[in-house]
Amino acid sequence: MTGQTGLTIRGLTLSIRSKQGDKRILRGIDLDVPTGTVTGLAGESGSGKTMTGLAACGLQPPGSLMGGTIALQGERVDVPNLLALRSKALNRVRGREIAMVFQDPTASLHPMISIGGQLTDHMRYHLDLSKKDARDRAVELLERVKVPNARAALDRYPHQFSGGQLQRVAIASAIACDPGVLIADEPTTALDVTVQAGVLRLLRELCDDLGLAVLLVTHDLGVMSAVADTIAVMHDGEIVEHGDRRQVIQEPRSDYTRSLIESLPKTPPPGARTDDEEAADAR
Ligand SMILES: Nc1ncnc2c1ncn2[C@@H]1O[C@H](COP(=O)(O)OP(=O)(O)OP(=O)(O)O)[C@@H](O)[C@H]1O
Repeated sequence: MTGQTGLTIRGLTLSIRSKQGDKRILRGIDLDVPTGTVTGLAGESGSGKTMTGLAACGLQPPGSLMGGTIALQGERVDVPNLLALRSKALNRVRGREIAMVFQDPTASLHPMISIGGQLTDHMRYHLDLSKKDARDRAVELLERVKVPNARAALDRYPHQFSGGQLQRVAIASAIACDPGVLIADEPTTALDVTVQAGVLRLLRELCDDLGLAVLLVTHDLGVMSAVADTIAVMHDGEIVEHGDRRQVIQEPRSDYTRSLIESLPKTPPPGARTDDEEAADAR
């Protein structure tokens, strides 16, 4: 046991074998994603953020050589190292104890299966629910993620929803089996700016209400500053800094973080909290 619930990554290395030789992608990642917090993982394109998130779900590309440990601890789960699980055990954990939301919600949902079909299949597989109970829970989930007309939405297909609504459906599907850990990889990047803030707020609410350990992967430090409790900054397969959101944004310790912040646009990010809200929080 690591002594904390959530996701604990230690010394994670990942190389990809190819004809040209081994390419080192992750160079020894240490990262804590405690229950009830949003941990942001920031960094420029190619720094290894997505690969860290995928590895945490056991979804690394074929040919990956990995080292280190990925531990998962919660009320009903104690996995000292996900990397040591065989595929059957890994399948039981994935989708049940740890779930992922991707940038493009259409990639997580089958275009030809109704929303109800997708949500209930998933729950019946992992939770062994009857068809009716799974359907009732699917309605509750859609209400929880604020999809309007939840019961009617079950009979609709992905193309009948807007991008923002569809990302909410994908989030409902991710939390359907009550996982302890949620990995959200650029969950708002593909969405219209007008709906980004709502989706970020939803992730924050779910983290607080359900006690989720959320790893929020994004290249956008502005998005991070709106919702994350702590921010880890990645550069070239390593974490160069991890601290409280305020410290990382306002008093970065690494030169790399400072350069990322300097490249931020000066307009407030979607869902950013105002100075008044921050001050009220601090009181
Ligand atoms: N399937 C793969 N095979 C080989 N190399 C890969 C594969 N997927 C990603 N990489 C490489 O791994 C490195 C890290 O990629 P990763 O997608 O984790 O970066 P990222 O920080 O998430 O960037 P982005 O924000 O662009 O997604 C990059 O050099 C990328 O080219």
